[in-house]
Amino acid sequence: MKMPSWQRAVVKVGSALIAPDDTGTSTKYLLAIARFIIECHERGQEVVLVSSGSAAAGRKHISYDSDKIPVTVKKAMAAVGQNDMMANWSRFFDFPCAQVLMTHGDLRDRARYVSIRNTLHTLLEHSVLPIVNENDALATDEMKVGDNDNLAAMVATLVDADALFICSDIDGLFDADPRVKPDAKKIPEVDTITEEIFALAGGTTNKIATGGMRTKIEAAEKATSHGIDTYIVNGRKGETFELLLQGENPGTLFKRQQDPMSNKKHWLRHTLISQGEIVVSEATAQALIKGAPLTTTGIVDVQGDFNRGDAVVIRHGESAEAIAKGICQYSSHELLHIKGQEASSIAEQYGYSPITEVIESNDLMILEDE
Ligand SMILES: Nc1ncnc2c1ncn2[C@@H]1O[C@H](COP(=O)(O)OP(=O)(O)O)[C@@H](O)[C@H]1O
Ligand SMILES: N[C@@H](CCC(=O)OP(=O)(O)O)C(=O)O
Repeated sequence: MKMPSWQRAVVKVGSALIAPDDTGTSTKYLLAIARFIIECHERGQEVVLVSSGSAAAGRKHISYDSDKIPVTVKKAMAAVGQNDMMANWSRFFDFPCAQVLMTHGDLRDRARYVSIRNTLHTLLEHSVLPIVNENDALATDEMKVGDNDNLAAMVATLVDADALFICSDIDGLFDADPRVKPDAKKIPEVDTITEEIFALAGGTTNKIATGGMRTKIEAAEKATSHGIDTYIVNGRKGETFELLLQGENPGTLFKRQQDPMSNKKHWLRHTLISQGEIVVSEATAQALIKGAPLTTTGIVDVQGDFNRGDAVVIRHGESAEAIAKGICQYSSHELLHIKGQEASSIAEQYGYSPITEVIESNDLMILEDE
């Protein structure tokens, strides 16, 4: 019997497993998952649980007679259902569970990101099971991750997990949605996530779930690029977890990349959303690729409205190709005035010595490097 090679894993459980019908939370599918987590604990393997299902659980308390549930009603369902979801998990464990709610707003702010990371690490050190969900009650469109597959991948990088298990209501990734094409075939392993792999993914038919297969592949892309093996497995089948405990693959394994990105570069690439664009000259593009920081002189144009500290994409002027992404030390407004100029001329015109590096090398990631 093979033993699992991972030491720390994130287990993501979808709404369809937490609340499979309209009657609130259910233990039907959770018992096998809880036993898996308990067994991992006993073996000294650490687990962070990312659990959906607060909105699905809340349907019991806030009924709504249409398949198209308005956002405000969904948020209210999530707020009331979060309690039920936590209580439903806690009853399985004789070790403590911690509720950790976050939004994308928290993850894209580096200080808050580091703070969440420290909290999760401390919980794990004290053998507490962190149960993470998006803070749906307050998340607006601009600040939410939007789906727990991507959230689970972000959490997996936060805690430096070596495995991510996405537990859904299907056996893995198929070459088409099996609910639409019953003869679709399961793909046991994916070495590289390409556009062709994304093209296989359909949406969800569950009115309270989010994303379907596409967000699971996005999650796998994020996690594997950080060196994390990612599995999509069927959480409805007890044997799934027996196989995982034996180190077998019961679903689809997306293999981790051998040369993973550093934590900060990964955060920059996969967590930060670009707020604007900086267009640079050919010579500057070449210098950036070789590791130079971005300075004012190479900037040809500035597009969008961004603030100091925001992430921006850097484009090559002639080909319009996106070559890098970085954290900008200037706002778009400031950059429009100083672009293309030497530091001495900026000092002369504006009476201050500018920060010479618009984007420091450490805050810059070349997109071709992926
Ligand atoms: N290529 C595919 N392979 C497998 N499932 C797919 C595919 N395309 C779409 N799906 C759908 O994705 C669903 C799982 O996503 P979702 O309903 O969001 O689950 P969860 O609540 O677990 O996140 C499956 O039930 C299936 O109908
Ligand atoms: N945060 C939401 C779940 C969002 C989500 O991604 O749901 P799912 O597709 O079932 O994993 C909730 O708790 O209802």
